[in-house]
Order: sequence, then C-alpha cells, then structure tokens
Amino acid sequence: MPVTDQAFVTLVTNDIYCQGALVLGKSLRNHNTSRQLVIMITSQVTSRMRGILAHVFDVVVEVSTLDSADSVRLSLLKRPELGITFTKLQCWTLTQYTKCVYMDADTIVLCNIDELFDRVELSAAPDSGWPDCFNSGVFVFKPSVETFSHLLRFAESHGSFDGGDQGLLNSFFNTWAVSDISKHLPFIYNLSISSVYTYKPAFKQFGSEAKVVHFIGTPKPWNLKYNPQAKCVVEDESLSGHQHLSFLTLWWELYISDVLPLLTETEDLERSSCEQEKATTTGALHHVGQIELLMKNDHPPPVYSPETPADYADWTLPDCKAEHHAFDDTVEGQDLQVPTETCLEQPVTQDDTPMVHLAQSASELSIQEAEEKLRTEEERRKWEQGQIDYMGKYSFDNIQKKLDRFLQ
Ligand SMILES: O=c1ccn([C@@H]2O[C@H](COP(=O)(O)OP(=O)(O)O[C@H]3O[C@H](CO)[C@@H](O)[C@H](O)[C@H]3O)[C@@H](O)[C@H]2O)c(=O)[nH]1
Ligand SMILES: [Mn+2]
Repeated sequence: MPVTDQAFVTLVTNDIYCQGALVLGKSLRNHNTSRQLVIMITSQVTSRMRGILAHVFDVVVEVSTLDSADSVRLSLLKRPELGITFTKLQCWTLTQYTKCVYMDADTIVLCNIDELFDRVELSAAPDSGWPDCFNSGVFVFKPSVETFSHLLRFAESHGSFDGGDQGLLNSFFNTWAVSDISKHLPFIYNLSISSVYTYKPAFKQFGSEAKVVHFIGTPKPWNLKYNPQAKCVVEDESLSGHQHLSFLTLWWELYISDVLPLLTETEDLERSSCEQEKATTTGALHHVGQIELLMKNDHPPPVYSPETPADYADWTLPDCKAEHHAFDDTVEGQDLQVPTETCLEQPVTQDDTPMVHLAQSASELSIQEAEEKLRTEEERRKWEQGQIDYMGKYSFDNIQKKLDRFLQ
C-alpha cells in the first residue's frame, strides 16, 4: 500500500547532480518503496530536466537558495558557502509529510529501506571520518516549520563548523552521539565508499550487507568514464587505489539500464520537432530532453578492472543485487549501440543554460557539461559548414577553460 504522508527526499541544484538523483530515484523504485519520492530543485535546473525528473519523482519542488527572514538572509549572504546548506535545510518545510528520509543525490539503495521510517528524528549513520558526528547524506527527519526556523536562527548565530550542512546539523542535533542509540543508523544505511580504506577487514566482513552506498567526496560516479562493454569504470588518476569499483559499476549499470531509456523516451516525444530542427545536420546527435548523446569513435582507453586489487577479489555485492535488473547482461537502449561512423558535433541548445550531455565512444560513456549554445543562427550555420572559430571562441584555451570550470 502506498504511504502518502511519508517521503524520501533529495536535492539537486544543477543538471549534473540530477544524473545522480535519477539513479537514486530509480534505485528506490526498483526496490518497491511504498513511500513518495520528492526532489527539491533550485532555479538552475533546466525545464527539460524538470520534465525528466517528473518521470521518476512524485513531487518536484523548487526551493530557493536563500529564502527566509531578512536577518537570516543577510547573515547568510556574508557566508556564501552556506548556500547549499541552507537549501538542504528546506527539506524541513515539506510539512505535507509527517516523516521523511533525506538522501543525498550521490547515494543509491541496494535494497528496500522503508524500515527507516520506523526511526525518529534525527536518525543518521556515523560519519566515517569522525564517528561522533553523523553523516548528513542520509537522515530521518520530521518536517516542521518550527524546526526549520530554529535551524535558520541557529545557522545565523552559529554558522557551520565545516561550512556545509553536516557541520550545522551536527551542532544543532548535538546530542545525537550520546542520547539515544536508536538514532544511530547502522553504517550499512550510509556506506561511505571512501571509508573502505580505513577499516578494510570490516568492509570485507560487513560490506556485502550494505543497503545504501554513498559516493562521498570526489570523484562522483558521473564524473567518471565508463566502459559498457567491459562493465567497468575507465581508469582515471583520481581512481588509483580505489577498491570499491564494483559500486561505481553498479551506479553506471543502473544509469544505463534505467535512466538512459527514460531519457530516450523523452527524446521520442520531442523527436519530430528536433528532427526538423536538425535536418541539416549529420545524424548521430540525439536530442533527449536536456541530455545530448554525442557519439564519436575513439581508440579504446585502458580499463580498470573491478576485480583488482586481489584483496577484494572474494568480495561480493549484497544479496539484493540478484533482484536488480541493473545487473542484466544486456545493455538496454537502442542509442547505446556503438556508432560506426566518426561524427563529432556541436550540441545545439534552446537557451544559454549550461547543459549536460552523454558522450559515447566505441569504448566509453561519460556525462559532461555541454558547450553553451551557439549564440546565433549564423554561428550555428558556420559550425555546420565546418567554418569553426578555432582561433577565437573554440580555441584550445577557451575549451580548456570550460573543462577547468567543469572539473572544479
Ligand atoms: O553543487 C551541488 C552540491 C551538492 N548538491 C546536493 O547536496 C548534496 C551534498 O553534496 P555532496 O557533493 O554529496 O557532498 P558529500 O561529498 O557527500 O560531502 C559531505 O559534506 C556535505 C556538506 O556538509 C554534506 O552535505 C554531505 O551529506 C556529506 O556527505 C548532494 O548529494 C546533492 O544532493 C547539489 O545539488 N549541487
Ligand atoms: Mn553526498
């Protein structure tokens, strides 16, 4: 029976984080949650992406980055790093629900976790870096305007010791560590993957019981390249030494099997108008809502095997993987077939909003921020005719700057 007064809640402030939220939402649906799925978004999330989110989430609610009493606003303006903090706090305003579980957009569930709704505010799992603090990537809370205004006042007077929501929430709910053990969620409800280094034997012993995986820190799964044939993440310097690559593979398989088809369905709805628009362009660019599939052939890059190092060779994913079709052998989605022609195109967007696209080569997929719109029809026409401004707008320096901006 659906429970309409309780919800899982997540937050995204841009289209890149939406990729994570869609995977999270799909993972919750695949494990048959009976609760509502709510996503809080900010104005930067594009309208097309909102449409896609609405396919997965029951409620897409726009919240503002700074929106409260003037005194709080002024105080927060002097502390711009608290912007995201403040945004997350707005989950307490969802008072149409009696209880919620907040989950970061960089988490996925491996099993049904509806039992979390038996817990009371504020229940959370220990942070792997400082276990007397809780990690604010997964927590049980009770929406309340009163609590929200207390949190705002607290933010105004105390700030956050880590500059983010986690420091603030730990200071506010400061008896979490000592008062009530039932508010300590087992670590398997927020398995922070970087923690596998600090206590490897525990990971080997208990890792297979994980219910929620949290890709804390960097890189996020969507910042990595993925090889769908080999089913593993493409080697990256930042990955050297990572020993939880199975989870990254899991994330990508779920993205491919469950999120990508959703994006291509959206494409179908828009195909006719887009085909008209792109009649003069070559064929491999697919307009899929806010996502562009940019295809090009490439030499196969080196791959990083999820089976290495040997330490983890005997480690298996939790039992619930069997019921999850992300592990199917087939890669769904017609648009994932390897293209046979070399084709590199410039995405053409509706407006100047930074976009996200999925770049696909013979051997890898990656989610990237797309180039901004070609400003005028003239510029676009020149691009199509191969008259590309390599000395100016599309010079190496400018492209490098865009890459740097994306990577920051
Ligand atoms: O540009 C951003 C950054 C964050 N988020 C949202 O905020 C969450 C937290 O950010 P994240 O990058 O996931 O932070 P973590 O790497 O998980 O770092 C830790 O520190 C953060 C700041 O205190 C806490 O919010 C996290 O829960 C905690 O795990 C994300 O998952 C998103 O839901 C956005 O939507 N856009
Ligand atoms: Mn996180």
